[in-house]
Amino acid sequence: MSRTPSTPQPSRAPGTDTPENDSPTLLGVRGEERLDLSVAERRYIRQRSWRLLADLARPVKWKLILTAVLVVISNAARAAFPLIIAWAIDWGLPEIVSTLEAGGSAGTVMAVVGGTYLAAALTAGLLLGTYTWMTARVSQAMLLDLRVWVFRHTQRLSLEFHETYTSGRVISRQTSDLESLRELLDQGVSSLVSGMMFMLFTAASIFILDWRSGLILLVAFIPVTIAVRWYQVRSEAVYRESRVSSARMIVHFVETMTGIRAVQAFRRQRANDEKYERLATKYRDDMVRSLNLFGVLQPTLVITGNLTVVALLLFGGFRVLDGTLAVGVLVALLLAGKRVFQPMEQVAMFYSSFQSATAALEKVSGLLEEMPTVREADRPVPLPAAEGRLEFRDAVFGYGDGKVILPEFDLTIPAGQTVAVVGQTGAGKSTLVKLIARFYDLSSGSLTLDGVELNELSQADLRRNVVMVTQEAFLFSGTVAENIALGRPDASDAEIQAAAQAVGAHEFILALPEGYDTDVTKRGGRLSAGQRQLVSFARAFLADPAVLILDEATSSLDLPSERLVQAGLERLLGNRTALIIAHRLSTVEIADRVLVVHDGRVVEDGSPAELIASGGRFAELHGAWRNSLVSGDE
Ligand SMILES: Nc1ncnc2c1ncn2[C@@H]1O[C@H](COP(=O)(O)OP(=O)(O)OP(=O)(O)O)[C@@H](O)[C@H]1O
Repeated sequence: MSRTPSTPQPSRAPGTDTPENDSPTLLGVRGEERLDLSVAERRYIRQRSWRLLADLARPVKWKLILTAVLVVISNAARAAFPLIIAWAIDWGLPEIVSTLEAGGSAGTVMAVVGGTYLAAALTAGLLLGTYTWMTARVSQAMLLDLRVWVFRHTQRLSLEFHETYTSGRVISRQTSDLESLRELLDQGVSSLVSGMMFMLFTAASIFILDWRSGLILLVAFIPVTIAVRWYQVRSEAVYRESRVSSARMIVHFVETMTGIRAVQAFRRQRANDEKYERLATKYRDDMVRSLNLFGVLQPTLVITGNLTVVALLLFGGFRVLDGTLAVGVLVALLLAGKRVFQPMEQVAMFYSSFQSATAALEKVSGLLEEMPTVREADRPVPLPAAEGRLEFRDAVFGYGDGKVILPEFDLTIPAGQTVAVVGQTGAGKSTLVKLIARFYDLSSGSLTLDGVELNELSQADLRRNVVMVTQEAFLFSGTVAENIALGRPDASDAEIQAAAQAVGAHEFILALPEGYDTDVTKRGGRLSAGQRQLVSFARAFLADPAVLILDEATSSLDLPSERLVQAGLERLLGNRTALIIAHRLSTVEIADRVLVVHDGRVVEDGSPAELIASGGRFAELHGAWRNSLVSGDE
């Protein structure tokens, strides 16, 4: 069953359209690690979680209602057993005795009593089976929707979000949090609801049998309520802490494993071990605290349940001796009294998973409340094939609410120009080109491609017209051909090979164990940094954008591979608009124009020859490069 098309995709994030949305400090993931929430803040988060559940439940609303009806009927039937037994003893037995004494047959009475019991047992059993099956279907459908929703949403959040939220936290949302929700939805909810129903019906049956005994039950409920409330308040706080500590543990784990090269290069293993152990111990302590709480609750419930049965027996027993209470009623009261608190333990046990699922739901709903800062225009201006003229006007940019990185500037890059961007580290070169790829939006001012504001283009047109190749040259799992065709999945084999040939990647790809079909994750398919770079050039060549951005794409390569890459690079540039951030002289030399960036401003702008002649920063850099060439570094 594929439910993906019906995945809830509300036009809003949960919680963004409500009048109670008065907690901007908690919007999205901001309040995630806070343990000191005010009452209003707690309410805000709880409402957001409920709205998410409601969004998920909407597509399966009728199945949920049917399940609830089955739960009610099945538990009513279960709770009726003691009543039937009382009726069998107090009416059925005397009836059988008198019928037999009158010389008749007791078959009819036995059939009525036995039949009623059997009907109740069958109803309870069959409905229990049916609602368990339905619950599994409903919960799995809701989880599938949520899983897909979280993935789609997280993938669409802007870079700005991912840079601060870290992949470890995203992973813990998608794994441990969804796992807690699965546990709750699979078994927790049906056990909770069915346990509550059973208690309610059983308590009602006690009142029907004998209201005085019902009063004893009411008294017993006082300590039970106090104990449950005590547990509820404390475990809520502990669970909140345990979610935070488990997320920290996962974040550290993911960070260590994703940065394993740096970890080994800097011999960080011991320090990382210690930190991980500290975080894991904190998580263990939180879990132990929560189990201890349950260790207090459970005996309280068991003791109260047993004392209630004793009280019912004493109170009822004397009345049976007096003849004011029927034996069958006493037996039924004892049976019901013993059973009434049984679900309480189950309810309390599932309350733990309910707590952890609530905490998980709070975090997941926070993640879903986050909105991309870089958004697609409502009515995009079509630009299927751009020429590649770029223009910044009065442009200002700073990351998030932080300081201004690029103060007001104007810059025009005509279509087809190859521009090298140089400058000291931290000068703002990457920032400048990331704005052109629209990873971020300007704080103010305008940036246009062929006269159209970048934020008015559709994502599809933008990605077709502007392609950025970064230093890391990321390869996705799959074949070399699939990796080249990333920007144009419909490309034919011939087009893929032509692109590889154009950038000089064809020969080494053919030498791979399975040529273009080699899996890049397999041993034989592991590519060197230069080869990966060439694959990403082929990818960009095939995508054939009007504007190409190369962010330090050649800086980390050694000489032989750089020569290879350099040749591919020249063919890739062709006559499209290109911005190249380069630390290498060889790359700068192929540029028509050089921009020297310093403290977020373009301080020099001209052809390489002009800038060398003018004797400014570029001339200085150029001199240093020349010297390094002489000393054999390049
Ligand atoms: N994601 C970010 N969030 C906040 N500040 C950032 C972010 N990325 C860069 N910066 C800041 O912006 C400034 C410019 O950084 P940028 O990466 O553009 O420099 P660069 O010239 O490309 O440097 P390098 O040559 O070292 O890559 C730096 O002060 C940096 O600290």
